Amino acid sequence: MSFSRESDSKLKFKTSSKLKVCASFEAMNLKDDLLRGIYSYGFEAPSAIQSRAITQIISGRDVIAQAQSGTGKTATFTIGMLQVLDFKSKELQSMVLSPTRELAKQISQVVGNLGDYMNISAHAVTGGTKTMQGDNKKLTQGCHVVSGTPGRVLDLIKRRILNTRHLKLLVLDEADELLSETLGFKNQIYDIFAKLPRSVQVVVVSATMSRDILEVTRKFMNDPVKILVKQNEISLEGIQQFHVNVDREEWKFDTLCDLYDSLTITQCVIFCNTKKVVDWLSTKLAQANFAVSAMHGDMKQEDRDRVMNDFRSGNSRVLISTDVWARGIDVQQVSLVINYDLPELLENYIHRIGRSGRFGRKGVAINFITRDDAKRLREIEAHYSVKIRAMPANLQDLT
Ligand SMILES: Nc1ncnc2c1ncn2[C@@H]1O[C@H](COP(=O)(O)OP(=O)(O)OP(=O)(O)O)[C@@H](O)[C@H]1O
Repeated sequence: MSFSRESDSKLKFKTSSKLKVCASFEAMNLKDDLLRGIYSYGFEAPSAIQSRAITQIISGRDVIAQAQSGTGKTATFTIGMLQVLDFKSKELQSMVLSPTRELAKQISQVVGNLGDYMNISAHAVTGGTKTMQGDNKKLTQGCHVVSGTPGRVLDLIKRRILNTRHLKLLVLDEADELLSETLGFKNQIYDIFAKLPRSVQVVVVSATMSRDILEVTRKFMNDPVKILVKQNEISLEGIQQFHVNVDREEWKFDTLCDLYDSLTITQCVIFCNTKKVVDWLSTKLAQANFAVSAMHGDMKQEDRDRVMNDFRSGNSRVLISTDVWARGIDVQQVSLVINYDLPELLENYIHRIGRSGRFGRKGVAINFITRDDAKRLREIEAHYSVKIRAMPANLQDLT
């Protein structure tokens, strides 16, 4: 991985110069019980973003941390956060916001795992449950870290169930999505900010960070340390990207059926642009006797949870979803991503394909291209400086 350099004068926002790089977790001067948690979780050495950003977070500065998908950004802010928590207090000290319930739960799990030897109390607050009794109980018992989706967090703050008075650290994961004009979280984020102590340290994290978003961060960040990646370096070399010309929409289904044997070698995620297509495609595949599962935002939360559990445990191997699955979800066995539909947002292309190739593993991404998609494919290639070649016949050897 390489980072944008200070010498790149064309960039308005540049990676901060002279950042300390820690080659090992020991070199970060972490608490013993935190180090123990890191090693027993299976980590040996820090990734590039971890070796640069963790000590910056610990120093108390605001931080903008961009790094390619699957390179360990969650552990970056989690380790930084765990190091600075005051475990003598039971007050809420850190909050992580992220765009989906599944991601918020996953982050809470990672915090719990890395903090396993620290007596950490972390709780996920997400929508989808009618009563807030569970949240109420957990939060009043004392909770150091909350990981949640913006709507539920704001609701709990307004109801005075979530007390932010002692909050020291706020993390915005998938920050560009949380702050985007179009997706509807931005106002909630601003409303949450208004209820936090003015001194709160802010860390923003994502694999994609547009100039507009960096501009927005100026409103609530104080002289942040910046670790950025140039646009043409965001794509991971370990993920091979291909296209299949399907010509017409109607021919996508047969193409997918032909590929089915390759999909089940490890695990695969198929992205569609609408919930309707997800439902239609999963029904049609099931009718043709292909085992698949499906998940989207209109499903009941208990069904979403069940599908996630099945997929995480490897019980289901092929998952069809919308962009609700595009960001952050970490299932290491996923080695193949199919864009049944090309994503509408350019950023989501890189997030979607990044569900494979986690932490240096190999991945393959296949894009179904109708005649109308050809231009869009070229846009993606140009934006990320990648060549998306025609799919080779030996696909099975690649995954
Ligand atoms: N230092 C490390 N050593 C080994 N594995 C690691 C290390 N850091 C993180 N991982 C693993 O790498 C995987 C990807 O990490 P993570 O989900 O934090 O990536 P990310 O950068 O947040 O990705 P995304 O952009 O998709 O959100 C996880 O399974 C995590 O446990």
